[in-house]
Amino acid sequence: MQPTAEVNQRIARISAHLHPSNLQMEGSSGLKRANCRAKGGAPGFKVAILGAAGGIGQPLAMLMKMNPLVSVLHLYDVVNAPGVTADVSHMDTGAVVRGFLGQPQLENALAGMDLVIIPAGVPRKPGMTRDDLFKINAGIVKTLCEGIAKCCPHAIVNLISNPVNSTVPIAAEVFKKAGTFDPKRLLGVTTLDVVRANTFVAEVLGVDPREVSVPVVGGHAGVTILPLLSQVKPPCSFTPEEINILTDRIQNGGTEVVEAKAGTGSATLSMAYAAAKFADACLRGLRGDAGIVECSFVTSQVVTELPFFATKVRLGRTGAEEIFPLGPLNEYERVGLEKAKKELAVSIEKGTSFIRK
Ligand SMILES: NC(=O)C1=CN([C@@H]2O[C@H](COP(=O)(O)OP(=O)(O)OC[C@H]3O[C@@H](n4cnc5c(N)ncnc54)[C@H](O)[C@@H]3O)[C@@H](O)[C@H]2O)C=CC1
Ligand SMILES: O=C([O-])CC(=O)C(=O)O
Repeated sequence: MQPTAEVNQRIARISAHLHPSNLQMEGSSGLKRANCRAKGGAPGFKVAILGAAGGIGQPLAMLMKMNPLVSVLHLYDVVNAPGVTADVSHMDTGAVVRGFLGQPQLENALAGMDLVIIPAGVPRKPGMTRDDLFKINAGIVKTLCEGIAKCCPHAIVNLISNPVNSTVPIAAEVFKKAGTFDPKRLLGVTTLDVVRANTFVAEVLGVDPREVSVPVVGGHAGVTILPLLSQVKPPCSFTPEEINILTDRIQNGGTEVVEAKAGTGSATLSMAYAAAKFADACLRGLRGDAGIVECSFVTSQVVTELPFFATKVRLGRTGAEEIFPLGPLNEYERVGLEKAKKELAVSIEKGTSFIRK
């Protein structure tokens, strides 16, 4: 039997996928987007991950490919983007996956995106603070945010790269310089602190962590991570010893992982989970769902006199549409807040002046 023209076309399409150079990579000569039946036309949001081949980026790419709210997923990195793109693109979920490798492809990776998630940058090794990452990560975040300002100035930005207490101010200054700054759309990701707090508190209470909600405010480093254990839901109480142990473990959860990984990196899997959870909340907000509240490090002088602070925010169609006050604090938390503000002020200033000077 003679194959029909349509069958020949199908064979050609499948064969095109079989050659490694024909991945859906930007600039690849083989399978062009036009040849592909899936064009990303399904309803949903366009999401880019910058740093997609890294320890966080890879599992995060997988989790975002599984998110039904995502119709197009762009995976950008300066290394290994083709491999991660090939791998993730084989998952039989709705999102169309495209890969982008290296700085010349950054603009195409960003064009038209609704949400940009940034886990690009170096992680800690034992003995380092998050601030020790500033030297390298500040420049990376600056370059990526310049791209965002140019190519998708209205995108929501989820910034993961450390030190978050300084990289978010860096991003804000880049956007201000470009005239695109919208404080509602710039969100530092502190969800892992909340995820850890929920887990550790649930362990102490002997309940399912999914039933626990702990607000964590301030910032994302050491004493700037301030769990509000007096506001845990469902309401509960702790002994002073439990409060000390829980606060210390939540503030040093990152270091616990860095030390356990013994030089091979910092939290990646729990972070990808946390980032995917936060990104999903942002997408549901963009869709117009009501009552979406998450903690995030945002531009805000509502809560304290500092220009940035992590607190509960309501996510909506335009990003962080409402910033909630801290609520009543006990004496232990008031002392913690003063310590947090002191360190935060220095980290924020460091980020801001990196761009201004
Ligand atoms: N906000 C938070 O709660 C957390 C933040 N982090 C931070 O996330 C960052 C990434 O951590 P990992 O994924 O473990 O590191 P990693 O080293 O495994 O991956 C980082 C990726 O970024 C890429 N990259 C480097 N420069 C780039 C550039 N200019 N453009 C695009 N991609 C670039 C690298 O090629 C690499 O694939 C670190 O700064 C880490 O401290 C980590 C855990 C939690
Ligand atoms: O501790 C680190 O370097 C990574 C991080 O931010 C975290 O795990 O919370």
